[in-house]
Amino acid sequence: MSWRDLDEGDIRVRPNRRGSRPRTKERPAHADAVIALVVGVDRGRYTCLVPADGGGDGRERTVVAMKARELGRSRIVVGDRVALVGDTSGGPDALARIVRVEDRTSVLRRTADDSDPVERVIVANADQLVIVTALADPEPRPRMIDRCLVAAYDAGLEPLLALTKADLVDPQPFLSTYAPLGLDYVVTARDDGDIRGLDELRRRLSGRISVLVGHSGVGKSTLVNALVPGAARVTGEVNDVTGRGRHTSTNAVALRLPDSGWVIDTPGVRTFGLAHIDPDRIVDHFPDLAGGTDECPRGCTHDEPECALDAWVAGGHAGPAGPARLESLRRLLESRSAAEEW
Ligand SMILES: Nc1nc2c(ncn2[C@@H]2O[C@H](COP(=O)(O)OP(=O)(O)OP(=O)(O)O)[C@@H](O)[C@H]2O)c(=O)[nH]1
Ligand SMILES: [Zn+2]
Repeated sequence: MSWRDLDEGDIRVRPNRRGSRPRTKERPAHADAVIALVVGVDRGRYTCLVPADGGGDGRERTVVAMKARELGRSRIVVGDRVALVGDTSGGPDALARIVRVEDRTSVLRRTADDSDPVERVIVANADQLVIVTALADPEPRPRMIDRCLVAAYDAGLEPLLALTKADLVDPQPFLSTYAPLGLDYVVTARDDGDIRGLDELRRRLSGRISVLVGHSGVGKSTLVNALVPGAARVTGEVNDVTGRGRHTSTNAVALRLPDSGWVIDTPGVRTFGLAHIDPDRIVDHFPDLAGGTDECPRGCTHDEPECALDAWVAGGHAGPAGPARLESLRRLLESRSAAEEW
């Protein structure tokens, strides 16, 4: 695996219509900078990976860096591609400086909360959001899944449902409630110490940058440990046995998959920032319905009596699946205001 896996050209990302920040024409003068991927952030120290072909001596290396003062308060997050200067050798005491953050292809935000009233970017440049949900023990939380879907649609990430613990219950009833959305999904199950479905999941993650989200107990750490040997994510089971405290880091971390691609684990993310989302951006993900909004009143929330979508669906314009699709759309729109957390 090389830098090519991180190259924008390789990343299958749906363009974010709202776009990232404007591209600057002139680049600052750091011609000697090496380009790196931010894989971890901890109290102002950024762990960066300089790929073998990313500049320097041709060796892949991990470099710790801090933000150059000229970058001011701009936030740098896991998944960002950054330009490094200074000591980029990656030696034990080496500290490089980040002098530039490359344009982002996507941003995922977590919501504001009491301790921090600002919605913040938590991951940059991912192209897939893997929503890990147990089919049982704990029960699926449809509201939270809906919120994750909205966040993914808004950020330009493709959603993938990873449904765990299919050894405990038949996945079909759950899947049928999501059928109108036509989502991609993978089902996994414990099977004699192995995890069934893991190869299928590996295929879905291959070559991509995937953010994994899920609430406590769904089996996310179990999956990450199986996917990334040596990741040593603390699982519920280990905790029970050792009595040791649960994994306390609340920071996102990027873990490299053995063949190609990355998974970004987000232990501290409890919910996503959806307050800023324009309903029309969600409707855009329902091409069969989007045409029906032409007759809507200005600023229609698509969840009000005057909404033209009811007539559109009743008139058969969205086909036989129309009513179920509209119901799913409205459920997603409604989930934006639900104050539910993992
Ligand atoms: N039956 C069954 N149990 C599973 C499966 N996957 C994980 N588990 C169990 O579910 C429990 C929670 O798994 P974890 O991997 O720790 O879950 P997590 O999502 O990382 O949760 P936190 O560690 O709390 O963040 C553990 O006891 C696992 O052994 C599965 O496919 N089937
Ligand atoms: Zn409407």
